[in-house]
Amino acid sequence: MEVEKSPTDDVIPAPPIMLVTAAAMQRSDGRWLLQRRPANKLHGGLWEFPGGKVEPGETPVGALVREVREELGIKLNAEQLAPAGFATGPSADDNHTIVILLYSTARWVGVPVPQEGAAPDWFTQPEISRLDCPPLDLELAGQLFAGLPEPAK
Ligand SMILES: Nc1nc2c([nH]c(=O)n2[C@@H]2O[C@H](COP(=O)(O)OP(=O)(O)OP(=O)(O)O)[C@@H](O)[C@H]2O)c(=O)[nH]1
Repeated sequence: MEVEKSPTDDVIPAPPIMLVTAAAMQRSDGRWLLQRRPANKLHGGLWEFPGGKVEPGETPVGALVREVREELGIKLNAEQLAPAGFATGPSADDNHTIVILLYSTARWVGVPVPQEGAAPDWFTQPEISRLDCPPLDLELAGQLFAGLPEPAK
């Protein structure tokens, strides 16, 4: 018997996947750390969760610990990172399909000292909703806050 083919059965060619990890770090006063991308980079001037690409041979958590140390001089604890969301979409340059994994944590060692030109700052949840963010970080923030209680007024 011939099974009727639906249009969604065809494999849609997509650019190769780039796996990226990001950290939602919440300080004891409830504020979250975001960093502003340098003006000369893709998404220059936009606010993103710290993190970066997973390199060959790394786990997502291993890459996140490395990236946050390289970008901000902060030591995350791999055991204290909880999955908090993911987002996917075409990269800004259209060369990749980005898959970005968000982990949340409230435990780390150090204070953020920018090492690579990005500018970190701490924000409340309502402040984050008014920031200009890259599209996938916007989606991640939505997922992160959807699972959390409303902030106190
Ligand atoms: N966080 C985030 N990254 C995105 C989005 N869209 C998109 O193409 N990217 C790309 O995903 C990659 C994230 O990796 P990264 O943070 O290590 O990249 P980077 O440009 O800071 O450093 P690099 O110099 O190593 O390329 C960047 O190439 C970034 O441009 C998005 O919506 N959010």
